[in-house]
Amino acid sequence: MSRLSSSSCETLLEAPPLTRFSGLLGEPAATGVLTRLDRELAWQRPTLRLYGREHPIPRHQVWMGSPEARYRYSGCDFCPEAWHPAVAAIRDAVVERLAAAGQAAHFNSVLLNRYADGEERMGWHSDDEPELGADPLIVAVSLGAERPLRFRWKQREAAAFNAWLPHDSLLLMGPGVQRRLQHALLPRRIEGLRISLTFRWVQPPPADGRAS
Ligand SMILES: O=C(O)CCC(=O)C(=O)O
Ligand SMILES: [Fe+2]
Repeated sequence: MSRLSSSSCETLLEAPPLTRFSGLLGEPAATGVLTRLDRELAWQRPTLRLYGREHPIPRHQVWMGSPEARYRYSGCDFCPEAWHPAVAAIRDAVVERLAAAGQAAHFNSVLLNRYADGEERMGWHSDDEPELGADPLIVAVSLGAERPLRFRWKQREAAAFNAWLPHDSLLLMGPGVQRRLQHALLPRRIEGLRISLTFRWVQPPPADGRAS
């Protein structure tokens, strides 16, 4: 896979580790895959029940992964779709890029989020579901419009901050990030489509079928 000379790696936090890498796929691959994912995936807008009312989520999403990677998210049970070849290629590029930086990683699932414009968003949360295990390593790949992922400390030990995520970048959220911080993609007056892919390792349910 070709690498642009613009590829780089920046430490946003030392502890817990938060690192941004740019130039993951290079061009024209990154723009091509953005268009392909937009066109080819079965984007869904599930409804969440909050305080007795139904609300469609303010974005579209697809949950994808290996069949054993069943996952509960915001109270819904997701059966993942099979790996799309373009998504599997991004996953492999992420693993390769992290390995080159000395970070071993493996992923059996990904949540893809599609934000049509700056109005579409994701609220404050941590990716700390029990299926992800203690202190997971999660990687967010960004394609399309550059938007900030906002972080805040749960114990308010330091100021909230933005991690700007340019097209074709990835953000490594290492062990402790989900335990100590929350993140959100807040609405901003920023034009254009953005697709993010958050790669995770979901612990397969116990073999005797006693899934929670
Ligand atoms: O769109 C993003 O960059 C964030 C997505 C996210 O936080 C998630 O999928 O859990
Ligand atoms: Fe998240």
